[in-house]
Amino acid sequence: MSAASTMRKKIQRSILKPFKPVPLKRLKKRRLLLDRVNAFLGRVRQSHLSSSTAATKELGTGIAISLQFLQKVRFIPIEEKAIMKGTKSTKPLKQLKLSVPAQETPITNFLTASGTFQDGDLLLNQRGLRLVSEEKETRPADAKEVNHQFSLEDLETIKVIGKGSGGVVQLVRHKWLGTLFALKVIQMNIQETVRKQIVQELKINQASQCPHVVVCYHSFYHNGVISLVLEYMDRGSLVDIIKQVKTILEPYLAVVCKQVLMGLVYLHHERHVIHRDIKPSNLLVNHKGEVKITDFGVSAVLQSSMGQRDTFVGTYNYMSPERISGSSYDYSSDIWSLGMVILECAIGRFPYISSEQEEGWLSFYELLEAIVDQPPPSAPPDQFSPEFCSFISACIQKDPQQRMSSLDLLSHPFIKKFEDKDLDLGILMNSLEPPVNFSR
Ligand SMILES: Nc1ncnc2c1ncn2[C@@H]1O[C@H](COP(=O)(O)OP(=O)(O)OP(=O)(O)O)[C@@H](O)[C@H]1O
Repeated sequence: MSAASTMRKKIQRSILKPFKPVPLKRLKKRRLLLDRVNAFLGRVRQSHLSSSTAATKELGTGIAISLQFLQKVRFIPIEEKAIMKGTKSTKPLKQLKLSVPAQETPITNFLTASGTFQDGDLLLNQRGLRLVSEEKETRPADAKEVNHQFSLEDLETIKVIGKGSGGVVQLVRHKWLGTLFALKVIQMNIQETVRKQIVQELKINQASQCPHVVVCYHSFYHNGVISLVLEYMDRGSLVDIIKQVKTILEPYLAVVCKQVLMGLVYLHHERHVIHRDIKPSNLLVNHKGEVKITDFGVSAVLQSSMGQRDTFVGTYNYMSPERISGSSYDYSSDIWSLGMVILECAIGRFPYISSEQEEGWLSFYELLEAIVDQPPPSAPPDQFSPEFCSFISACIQKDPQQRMSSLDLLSHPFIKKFEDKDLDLGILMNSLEPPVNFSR
């Protein structure tokens, strides 16, 4: 069997199977969407694709897909059954992920003679992290090393608490101080784009001074592994909360929202960063009822260059229409994602469902199609207050310019409504099972 026909079969099995025969009009629409998605993903793949050889092949269903694009981009339909059209499932829609194949850059390219990982002004080794440019301004010229008293050897692992596309997250304890941390361990033999994202994450974390952004206390590089010592958020993420409570009531949602907005105001207005991956698993909570934004693995400093802003690796569920369709985007893209997260927490399910079959989840393409072409989801006015409905529609607008900024949303009537009610999110958090049980 030729490579092309194997690939064709593979594609049909993994991607096209979920579709029932669809009317021609819809197919045409879907083709248009695919073209736009291809254009967008093509930019992601820009540095890896050789455009001259990209072949387009007509597949059985009449959908034209760039074969070369599909060979290089791997779709991961987790629990495909649950997302197949017409399949009824009570399970939430799993993250629809797309991974870009590794374009590995030897780690030695970034190592100095002494084994220090260097990327621009960032230096990282067993002793910790240094930003050279900042040192020039703040440190005397003869000061060579930072005296880090914190060492990875002082940490003992309690258990693994999470796994993401970048690596594993462990709960660790400082042997002498007894302090708990979340240790995120990232292998560095990874593709260039991801490496850049990690460096970005380190720089932002290092400089973060916002109570609504997870603190990165220390970072180390040793033998191809980057370790981030993060503030431990002992109630996990919003995913863990939703699993237990199914829905979050409006007053508590307002408290959650306000804190996330404060984090976004910091990122957007002070750090000039688009987070680009606001989703429930990146909003962490602790027993004090604090909500903090984490994971800047895919965020980037807003720069004029389009190429810089289009290196995305992650889930598409919360991604704004302009990003999916490959248009330029800005901070308001995070506002769309926030609106989607908050609406999901309120209604207890991912806001997009198949229009043809109320309870059926959408396939990957149907979801993209729905986000780009359908009217945006909204909060049902018979179940929610006018303030909440208005807040959601101030976030989930197809036209980015119609979305309110993080700063303006902080004064939205929905946030203001509960401000003087003195609601303690900590009480709600402590009434729930913590995601990780450990003996102290
Ligand atoms: N600082 C932390 N405190 C407590 N738990 C954390 C912390 N950071 C991460 N976690 C847990 O570990 C999980 C994995 O985190 P990670 O950032 O590696 O991936 P993710 O955001 O879930 O997925 P992806 O990498 O695809 O974006 C999180 O969902 C969360 O439950």
